[in-house]
Amino acid sequence: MVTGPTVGVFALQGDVREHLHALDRLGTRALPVRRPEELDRVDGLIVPGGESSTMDKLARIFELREPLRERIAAGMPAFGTCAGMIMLADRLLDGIEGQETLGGIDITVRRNAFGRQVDSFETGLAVDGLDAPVHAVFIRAPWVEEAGARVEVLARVPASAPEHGAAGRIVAVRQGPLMATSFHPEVGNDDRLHRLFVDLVTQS
Ligand SMILES: NC(=O)CC[C@H](N)C(=O)O
Repeated sequence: MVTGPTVGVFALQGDVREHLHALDRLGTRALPVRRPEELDRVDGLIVPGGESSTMDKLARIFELREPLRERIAAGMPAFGTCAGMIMLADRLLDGIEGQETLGGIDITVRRNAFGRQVDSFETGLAVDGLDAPVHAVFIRAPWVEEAGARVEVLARVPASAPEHGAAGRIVAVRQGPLMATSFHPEVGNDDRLHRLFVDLVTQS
């Protein structure tokens, strides 16, 4: 029997299915969100990896952008991964012309920050609150260039990562009921970050 909160996944673009599967493995009721009526039915929302500029455009076209901004501002828990991190950031560097975020987390993110030579890589990553490192998959990922005082830094790129110049960059954050990672915890079978988020939703 499924009990507890309903967690939505922003489903206009991105790797929606992977997040739905992770929620399913945790026994959490999940709902793809494409319309404002669906947003009304969820207690928390995951914004997946994908392409943030497309998400921004589609959210406007489907009239989901303002309802999303309002729910986040009203304290709905949200978890953004990669493009989703960009969507939840208050400030964006290297967006396409006219691109806007939903905001919520007091961070400045740089889109496609890791450069073009090696635009994807994987590394072991220690994350605050988790007992053992996660296997973090980065795909044309953003990093957090600046974080405000209210933001808890959960992870930074280790010096051993294959990306030159990225060591020390912030790649996972939390601010109250909002979480974001530069990488894709929905890829693979390690559901610990999803568990953290579902716990946040349950507590809020
Ligand atoms: N894997 C991803 O989500 C990539 C994010 C993408 N580069 C963007 O700008 O939204």
